[in-house]
Amino acid sequence: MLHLSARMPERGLDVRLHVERGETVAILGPNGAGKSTLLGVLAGLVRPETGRAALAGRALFRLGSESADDQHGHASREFAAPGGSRTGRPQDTWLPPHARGVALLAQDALLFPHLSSAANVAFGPRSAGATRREAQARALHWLGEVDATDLAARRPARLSGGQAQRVAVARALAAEPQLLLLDEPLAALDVAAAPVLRRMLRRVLADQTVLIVTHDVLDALTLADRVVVMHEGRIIEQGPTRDVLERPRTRFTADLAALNLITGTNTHAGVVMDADATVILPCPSGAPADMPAGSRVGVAVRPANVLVSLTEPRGPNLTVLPALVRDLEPRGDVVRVRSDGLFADLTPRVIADLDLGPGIRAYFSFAAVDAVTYPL
Ligand SMILES: Nc1ncnc2c1ncn2[C@@H]1O[C@H](COP(=O)(O)OP(=O)(O)OP(=O)(O)O)[C@@H](O)[C@H]1O
Repeated sequence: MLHLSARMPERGLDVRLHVERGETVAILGPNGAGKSTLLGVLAGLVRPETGRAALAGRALFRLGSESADDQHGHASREFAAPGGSRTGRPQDTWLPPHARGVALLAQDALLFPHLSSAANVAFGPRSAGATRREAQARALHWLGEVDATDLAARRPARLSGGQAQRVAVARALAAEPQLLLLDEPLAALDVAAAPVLRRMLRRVLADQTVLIVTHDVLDALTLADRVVVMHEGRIIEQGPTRDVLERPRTRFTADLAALNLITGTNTHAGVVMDADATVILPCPSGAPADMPAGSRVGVAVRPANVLVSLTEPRGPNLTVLPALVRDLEPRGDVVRVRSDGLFADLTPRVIADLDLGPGIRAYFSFAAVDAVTYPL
């Protein structure tokens, strides 16, 4: 459905991405990773130096004599230039934003202030040649889909943030884009409005092809079939949402999924930890076929399964890592205790009993049964 390869050295961007029809892909990554730039490239707002993109078999752009694909040695048939010519600039193609079949919805709804909600939503169909009556019917249909029928006559100034965002979603979908791009659509909303809008998005995005940039793991879990993690302009992790978030490969994804991640090398004796080769974690089932001795593995442990004590705990199949407590952060019913190594979620009662605070030397431990070990 969507094939993209793009390189933009001045922003450090170098990505290749493929999205299936009807798929929702969440793009995660730290600030400055290139997520918005990627959406801008697809929307036609940011021009990469080289690369190619095709949506439903139609070229969105073809720039430069070498695509990023070629450089990676993965020239794809979708991108093949007619006659295999690679002589470059004269053959560049760059469709303007309005001709791409791509709709971009930003964090701020950016509705036309002088138009009612219905007229905002009808704008796309009108521009595409629909009659006034058809456009009006389509606007009312999409306002209904986003539970905003009662807002049809209102102007944007009289809409709350959540209502405006709903109208903006209807406006984007009314244009019947082949690809919908959402750039942190829930980030500007207050905590009460976000869950309602998230449920609505889950419903209306089900049949659409969507890329959604988010910082919220909940958005990824509720909305996305697949997750792509970007770092410094490149895709460093991708896969089905649950796989990526339950078996993180990088510190960034582990933090996002609120999991402890220990990386190491599998041996017949257990997992030798990268950070401290004297620590060998018991491997629950020896060296299974997908994790032969010598292979790189990740070990994920939920913070709720990490114990903290002031004396060294002992036991078979227990991994014990001494560390200085760095900080304590209340999170609902628990307190997250961070160290330079593991972090743990403890109850306030346990914190008080241990008299834990920053700078205290403690033992962070977990049982082998609570660790998930997987190939990296
Ligand atoms: N308009 C711009 N002009 C020049 N450089 C830019 C522009 N916008 C972003 N950049 C640079 O491009 C790189 C990628 O930024 P981008 O905004 O795409 O990242 P992001 O992952 O969307 O970050 P955030 O999560 O903070 O929105 C950064 O180095 C950034 O400084």
